[in-house]
Amino acid sequence: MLVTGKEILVPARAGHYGVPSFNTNNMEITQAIIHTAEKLQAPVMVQMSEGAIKYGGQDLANLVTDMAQRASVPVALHLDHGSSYESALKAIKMGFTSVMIDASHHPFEENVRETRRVVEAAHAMGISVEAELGRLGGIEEHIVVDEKDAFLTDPEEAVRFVEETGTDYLAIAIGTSHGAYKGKGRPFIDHPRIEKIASMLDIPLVAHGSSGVPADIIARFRDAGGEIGDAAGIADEDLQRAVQHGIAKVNVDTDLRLAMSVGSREVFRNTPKEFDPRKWLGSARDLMSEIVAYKLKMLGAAGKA
Ligand SMILES: O=C(COP(=O)(O)O)N(O)CCCCO
Ligand code: NA
Ligand SMILES: [Zn+2]
Repeated sequence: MLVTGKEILVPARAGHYGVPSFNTNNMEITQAIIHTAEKLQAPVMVQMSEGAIKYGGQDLANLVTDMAQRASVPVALHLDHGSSYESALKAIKMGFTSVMIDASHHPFEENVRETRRVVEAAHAMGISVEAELGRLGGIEEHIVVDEKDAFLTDPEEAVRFVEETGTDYLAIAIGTSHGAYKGKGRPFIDHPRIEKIASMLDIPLVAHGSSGVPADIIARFRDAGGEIGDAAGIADEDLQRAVQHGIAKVNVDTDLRLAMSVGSREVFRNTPKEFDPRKWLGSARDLMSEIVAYKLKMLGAAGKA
């Protein structure tokens, strides 16, 4: 069933499990997400960035909301990294049930103003809101403490931000970063900071940049002709600890991008004569489904629908 983000994330925080929010750009990614969540009887979030909206538009939004409505588990359609009030409202008109307003690059007061505007409009229409405070960015070990503070979410500020905006859930900067290169080796995750913020806020917390960038997928990507540098992602243990302490939504895009690329590239490499798109799109869908299943189990969402 199609539900709001709040209906999925409030139980997740209370139940100390994480719900992955996967980005989609087409039918096969959306099927891998929703069909696998149904198989594992897990709640799940499907998210579209503004780039995905440009790429797939109302066609893609309708595909997601129709599949969500027919699903046997709770599914929300979430706007990822909405950049303005207008973008958030447009997404709501397109059928989204959860919207992020990402004004975290603005000074605090402007972030509050922009976020509060979206919260008032979205709540008037029964839609949930995600906001962000702090600067996402890989924290290299060598970074000195005060620089880390400049990046990471300040607990006291977070309390004030939530009080002044009314956001339903909050994306916090805790050491993760977007993409396949999250830092040399195991990225630094500031668990004490997560735990402090969670002790002061009872709304669901969101971790962006949470792809694991698994070594076996990276190896297969290279073996099938892909080129990628020294890629690293967030360790499962770090995510499992974070969801025990207040993180409820876990954003994953890179892992599905890599899986879709590996699934397709292996078909091109193994069967160069093949030109039935269902062969490589189907192979991609299968590998993405494996990744989705792994995440749902690893984060504890399996069986929670
Ligand atoms: O936080 C994330 C996902 O982060 P990751 O790149 O670790 O999958 N997102 O918001 C997805 C869009 C960012 C570009 O991929
Ligand atoms: Na988001
Ligand atoms: Zn993000």
